[in-house]
Amino acid sequence: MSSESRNVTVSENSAGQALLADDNLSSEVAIRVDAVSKCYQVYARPEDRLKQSVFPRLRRLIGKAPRAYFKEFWALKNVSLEIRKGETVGIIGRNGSGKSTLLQTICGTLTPTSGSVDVNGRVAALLELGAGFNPEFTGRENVYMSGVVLGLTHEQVEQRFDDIVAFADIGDFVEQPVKTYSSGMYVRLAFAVIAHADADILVIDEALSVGDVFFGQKCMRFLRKFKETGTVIFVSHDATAIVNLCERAVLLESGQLRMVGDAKSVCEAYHASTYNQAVKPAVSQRLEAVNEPARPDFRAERINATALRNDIEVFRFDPERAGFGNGAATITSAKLTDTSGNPMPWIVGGEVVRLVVDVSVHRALEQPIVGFFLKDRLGQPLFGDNTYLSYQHEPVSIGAGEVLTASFEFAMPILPQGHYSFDIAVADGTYHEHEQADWVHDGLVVESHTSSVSTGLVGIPFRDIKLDVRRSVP
Ligand SMILES: Nc1ncnc2c1ncn2[C@@H]1O[C@H](COP(=O)(O)OP(=O)(O)OP(=O)(O)O)[C@@H](O)[C@H]1O
Repeated sequence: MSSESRNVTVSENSAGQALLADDNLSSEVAIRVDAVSKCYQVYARPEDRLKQSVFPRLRRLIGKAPRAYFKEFWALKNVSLEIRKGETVGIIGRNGSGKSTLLQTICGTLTPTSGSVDVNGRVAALLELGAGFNPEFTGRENVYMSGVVLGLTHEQVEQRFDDIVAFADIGDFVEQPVKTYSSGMYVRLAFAVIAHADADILVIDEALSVGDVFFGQKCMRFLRKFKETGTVIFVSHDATAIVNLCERAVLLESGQLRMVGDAKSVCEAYHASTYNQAVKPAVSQRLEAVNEPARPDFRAERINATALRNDIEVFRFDPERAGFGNGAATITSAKLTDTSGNPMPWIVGGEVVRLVVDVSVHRALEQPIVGFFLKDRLGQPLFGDNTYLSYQHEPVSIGAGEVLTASFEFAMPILPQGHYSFDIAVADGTYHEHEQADWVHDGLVVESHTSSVSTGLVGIPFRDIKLDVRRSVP
């Protein structure tokens, strides 16, 4: 859905009807929510709804005060918020705290009971699954319909149609009615449309990012690019996602705005509010200085004997994945092996592995650098490295038609559950001045199925953890 420069002020008249009025918005402000409240009428039984539509009128006719057959439920209470152009703002809160209600009032699909919402720019929103598309229409017809609803002309949709379908990557399904789509395909097409709508403001509910790992990464790349110039509102239960993507965040609790501030502080407040009492350090941990080479977690044997062993599935390298480069070389293979070079379809977090990358060289490379980084589902780099430092004084040049193999040996961190992907690249030059020959996004994907790590981006092998008790002398 979209709206361009929508200014709606709502207040209640004596009959409880919404009144609309215009308002002005400074050019620097993308969205202003002013004292917005939303009240739902909640009926205990279906017949109460019928009674409410008949009896109050009858009682008024005979001059008696009407009684209500519903209870009021305030999903938003007096929420005020200003989002400046170009900001990325996260909205966080528990289930039922009012996040969707607030988004819907911003997108104009829900009228507030009182207060005003002013929007300066074209909004494209990915909210409820099922909203926006007509299930009986084909993907193609829905692309045209929603493109036009988003403010594009028929000709503009026509020009962008192939790009939209390529982005969604749903193949011939685009000619099928969307009621035959899986939820993943539905979201892919819906996201592809909003990604091509020239919106000024994107409103995204992260719970909807149900696509596969490649699509998730594609959306994250798009979102990060869009963020450079556009305004984004991002809703999530996941504080890591909010801190990673947003500069500011808003914490909602029971329909009320509890806090607005930098994303990190707001997420810390959200964490604190999800515990009954503030979390205080309960154990005293002493970590000794690291002066020995890395060795496995001293608890690994115990953890690995349980269902919490960090089993990581390794998928096949896909050379066809999106990427870029000047074509001087092509990354033809990447695999994870053990230290003897045997390919590993599964690895265990904490163990020493090798990432082996093969590169076919088409034009001579004077000073090749091969590098990689591992990203989480948000596209956030977790770690990575390259061959530059090891070879800067003795570069290994390579001629056209030859094959270069790079190998990185490292202890795989313990990964929280989820999908991760390796970006792999080969360049020619120095650390500061080089040209990318080939860069493959998400070339190698791994999935962590089970994990003992639930907080933090990765777990690292621990050498020692102690509890010290100083008993008080009576
Ligand atoms: N049409 C409705 N009638 C009555 N109550 C409603 C209606 N829509 C939402 N609510 C209630 O309003 C409250 C806020 O709902 P909302 O969907 O905005 O929460 P949320 O923070 O988005 O939750 P979640 O994280 O579960 O999506 C909830 O208690 C919900 O039950």
